[in-house]
Amino acid sequence: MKRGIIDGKATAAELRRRAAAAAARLREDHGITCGLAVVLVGEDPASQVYVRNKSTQTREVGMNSFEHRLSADASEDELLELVAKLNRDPAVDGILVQLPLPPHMNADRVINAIAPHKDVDGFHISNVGLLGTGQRALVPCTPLGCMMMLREIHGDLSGLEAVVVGRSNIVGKPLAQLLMMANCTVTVAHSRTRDLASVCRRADILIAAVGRAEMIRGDWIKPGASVIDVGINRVERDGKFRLVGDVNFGEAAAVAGAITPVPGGVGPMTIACLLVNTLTAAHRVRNLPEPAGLTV
Ligand SMILES: Nc1nc(=O)c2c([nH]1)NC[C@@H]1CN(c3ccc(C(=O)N[C@@H](CCC(=O)O)C(=O)O)cc3)C=[N+]21
Repeated sequence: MKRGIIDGKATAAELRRRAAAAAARLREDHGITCGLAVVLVGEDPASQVYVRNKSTQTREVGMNSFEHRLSADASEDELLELVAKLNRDPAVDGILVQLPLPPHMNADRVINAIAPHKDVDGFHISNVGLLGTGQRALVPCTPLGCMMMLREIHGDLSGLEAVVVGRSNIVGKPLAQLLMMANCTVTVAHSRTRDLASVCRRADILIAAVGRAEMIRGDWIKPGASVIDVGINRVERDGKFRLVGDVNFGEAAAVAGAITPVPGGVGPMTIACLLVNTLTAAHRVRNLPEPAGLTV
């Protein structure tokens, strides 16, 4: 059992080293260079930072990065055409369409147009269904990163009480599935949950994925519990913008057994898991044995 502040940056760097080794083997043994395509629609400045970080790290592990930008007023058909082209492109193993999309586009329709075997976000209904039934799926990156950090803290998770606060399709729901598969007793709580504080206090593993800055207080946490903070909220403090999680870190760190910080926790793991999923997709589509040590 690991305790204290869990360094997501270091864990992600180690995962990227393993990804780089697997990418090198794929290149040397099979002449294949993995490729990840990232599609950004519009000019949202925060999204641009993520896209840049993803591209840099993709190249650093020895994979090709293909960036596609469409203007905010591009039509949904233009985006669907681009997705269809990437689906056909043999140099592209993984496709990520950055969310949120502009309001005139139907995100479900776009996501479900991605070839499921290239859906490295794990958002396609086919991957969602495979995960929900315990079949081999591409698993969403943030939940995958959370599970890796929990494995680092606990090893075996069997029988532990897990409370997931948040029921989104991209974090809460898939993470609940993964925790069930790992034999946790899982509660999914949300904004309408009655007495959220006392539900949280039951948790051996508390996942905060609500998107509300510092909502989870120290006295909501069972002493010694593991706290995984998925929130990334930009707040203004003393005239400066800062990133904070969904957990009040100062209060929580005094009570928790292990806790992930923001920044430097789940965020870097999410990007590392995107590279891992791209490698996984590249192996599966060619029926190659998947590299060990890359997933939960
Ligand atoms: N299709 C799609 N897939 C995504 O995975 C996806 C998306 N759309 N839209 C936006 C969100 C957000 N997201 C982040 C990933 C890493 C950090 C990250 O590494 N954050 C750093 C800090 C970065 C900073 O300083 O701004 C950290 O927490 O330490 C943040 C946010 C992925 N997203």
